[in-house]
Amino acid sequence: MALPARRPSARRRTVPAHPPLHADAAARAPAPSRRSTAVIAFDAVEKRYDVGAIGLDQASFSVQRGEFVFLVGSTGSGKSTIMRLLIKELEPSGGSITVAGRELTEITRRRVPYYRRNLGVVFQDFKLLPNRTVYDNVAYALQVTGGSRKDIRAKVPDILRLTGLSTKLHNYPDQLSGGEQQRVAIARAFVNHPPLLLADEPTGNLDPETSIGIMQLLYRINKTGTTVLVATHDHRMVDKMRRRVIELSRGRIVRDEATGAYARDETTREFAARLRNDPPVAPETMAVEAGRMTQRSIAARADEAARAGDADSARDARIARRAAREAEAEAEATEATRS
Ligand SMILES: Nc1ncnc2c1ncn2[C@@H]1O[C@H](COP(=O)(O)OP(=O)(O)OP(=O)(O)O)[C@@H](O)[C@H]1O
Repeated sequence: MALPARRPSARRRTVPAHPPLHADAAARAPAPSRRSTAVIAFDAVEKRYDVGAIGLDQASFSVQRGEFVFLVGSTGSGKSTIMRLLIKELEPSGGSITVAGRELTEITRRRVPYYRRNLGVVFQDFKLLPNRTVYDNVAYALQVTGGSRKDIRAKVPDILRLTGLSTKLHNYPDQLSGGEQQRVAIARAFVNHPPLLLADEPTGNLDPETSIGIMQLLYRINKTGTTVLVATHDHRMVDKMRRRVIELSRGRIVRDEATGAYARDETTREFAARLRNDPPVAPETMAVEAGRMTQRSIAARADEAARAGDADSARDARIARRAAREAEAEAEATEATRS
C-alpha cells in the first residue's frame, strides 16, 4: 500500500476507551449467554492432541473486562494451547470456552475471521510482512478488515505514535531492532482497538531492557480498557508487574492469584520508573532469602517506610514480610517432616 501523500497529523489524540466486547456481532452466532459477564471464560476445558498429548486438562478460569493477566508455566504446560483455542486455531476436546459470553464452538469456520476482528494477537516471532514498511504493515491490518483509506490515514499515525514508531514509518522489518519489530506487531494488533489483546511470549526474543518497554506498552494499552492476556516465561517481569497470574502445569491450572494489585492507578511513566528501580525487597528475592532474613528486620523496614510516607516501599516490605512468614512456615514444616 502506498504511503498517504500528507504527513501524519501532529495532533495528539488519546486512545479511545472500549465499548463492551462483542465477540462476533457480525457472525450472527446465537445470542450470548447471560450466565457470565467475563470477557474470557474457560469451563473444564480439555484439549487432547491427535498424538495423545494433553494440551489442557480440565482448565477453568475467567477473565473480567479490563484485566491484565499473565499465563505462566514451564514449557509444554499449555499456555499456547489456551491462546490457540482463544483465536479458534484449535477446537477443544471438551468443556466450554466463551468470549464475551459467546460459546466459541458455536462460531462457524466461515465466521471465524469476523470473530477475530475483536482480538489483537501478538506473537514472540512478530510475524511481520517482510516486504512492507512499518506503515504498511500496520495499515494492512486495517485494510483486511475493510478499513477505508480515510480510516487508515487517521488511525495508523496515531497508533505509530502510541507505540513510539513515528520516526520509523518507512523502515522495513529487517531495518528494525527486535524491540521495534515487536512494537510494530503490537501496533498492528491494536490499530483496530480490539477489546481483547492476546500476547504469546511477546518478550521471548528480547533483552530485559527492551522487554520492559514492551510490557510498558502492553500496560498502556490495558489502561485504555483493553483486556490483556500475556503468556510468558518471564517470571521476573511477572513479579515486577504484580498483576494477576494464572499458572499452568501439564495442562492444569495450579495457581490463580492477583499478585500485588495496585492500591492506586499509576501513570505509564510511574510504571516504567518502578520497573527500572528494584523494590527494596522484591517478593522473589524474599522467597530465596527468607531463611537469612529475620522477620524483625523486615517489620522494622516496613515501619520505617510507613513513617517516611513511602507507600511503595511499605507495601513491598509488607509483601516481603508475608512471604518470609510463609517461607519460614514452609521451612519449619519441611524440617519437621525430615526429623
Ligand atoms: N500440535 C501439537 N500436536 C501435538 N501435541 C502438541 C501440539 N501442540 C502442543 N502440543 C503439546 O501440548 C502440550 C502443551 O503445549 P503448549 O504449546 O500449549 O505449551 P506451552 O506452555 O505454550 O509451552 P512453551 O512455553 O514451550 O511455548 C505439550 O505437551 C505439547 O507437546
